[in-house]
Amino acid sequence: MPLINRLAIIGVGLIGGSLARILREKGEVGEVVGIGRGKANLERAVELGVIDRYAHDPAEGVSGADMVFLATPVCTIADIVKTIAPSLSPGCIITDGGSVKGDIVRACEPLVPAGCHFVGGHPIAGTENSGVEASFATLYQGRRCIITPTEHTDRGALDKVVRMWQLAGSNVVQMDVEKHDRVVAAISHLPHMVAYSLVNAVGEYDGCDENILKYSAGGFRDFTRIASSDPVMWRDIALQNRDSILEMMDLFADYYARLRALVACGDGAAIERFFASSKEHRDGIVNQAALPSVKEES
Ligand SMILES: NC(=O)c1ccc[n+]([C@@H]2O[C@H](COP(=O)([O-])OP(=O)(O)OC[C@H]3O[C@@H](n4cnc5c(N)ncnc54)[C@H](O)[C@@H]3O)[C@@H](O)[C@H]2O)c1
Ligand SMILES: O=C(O)C(=O)C[C@]1(C(=O)O)C=C[C@@H](O)C=C1
Repeated sequence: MPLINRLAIIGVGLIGGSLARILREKGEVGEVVGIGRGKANLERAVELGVIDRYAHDPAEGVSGADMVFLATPVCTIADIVKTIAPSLSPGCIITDGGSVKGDIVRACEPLVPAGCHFVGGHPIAGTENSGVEASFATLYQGRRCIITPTEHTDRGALDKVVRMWQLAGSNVVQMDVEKHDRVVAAISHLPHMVAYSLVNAVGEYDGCDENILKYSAGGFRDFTRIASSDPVMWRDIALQNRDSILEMMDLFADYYARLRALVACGDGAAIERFFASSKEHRDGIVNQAALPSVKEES
């Protein structure tokens, strides 16, 4: 018997489409209903075999679903939960893949009717590409997924959401929403803020009488891949995780100013120490041991 009988996915893009693909491939879902606004993307999702059918009306689409997965930009999620709440079937679990958790979990938990359950989640996996065409079944393989239960979370619903992500290949970690938002501000949101700024700074630099981006090689391309990510998704993340992002941008500005001062005064030994310490941290992530399959953190 599959884990999920009818899965409704609201927002059939990279994240929603990839989850549907892997659960279907594993035979862990009976039927997948896609819900979204754009007809072309949803028709393409049917053609690709990612969903069985689709609806434009979220209330109609979630009818009869035992699991609803929200994978739209973070600022839309609470409003969608408010819209679908009256149409949820008894026992339905609503979960999401949004990149920020505090606002979403605080807003959505009270919106869900008695007998239904909300569980916040965030797969730490993605690419700079969007839409169902960009989705693929192995996206979550070996990657972390953070689940953010609260004191109100139903244990059975939590177990089912954890199981769903394990079946998708993820290493599931549990964390409170505040810690989640600070962790991702550091390891995901700050790098995006830096990459977007770097590309604008270099792309708009006019000191060489030509657009110098055409000379970009491995270093610039590797560093800035994520600046090709969807501006709407990242606008919403910047708005919703404002405080934690500002804290990390300020921390980064301190380190950047420190390096600038070392370069300005030509202190070679100190510059080398700065780079050596960074190399040590970075080599540590690249060489890190295989992730444990299930880990609980609070
Ligand atoms: N892209 C990543 O790397 C990544 C990783 C982890 C989590 N996330 C989170 O997952 C969510 C989805 O991101 P994605 O990369 O799959 O985006 P995407 O653009 O590939 O897919 C989102 C889909 O939602 C649809 N949509 C937007 N607003 C809608 C609304 N109000 N109602 C119904 N459908 C709507 C879009 O048309 C699109 O089809 C976001 O919350 C994002 O923060 C993204
Ligand atoms: O690899 C990428 O392109 C990503 O941006 C994925 C990434 C990340 O920063 O690592 C981006 C946003 C998410 O919420 C989770 C993962």
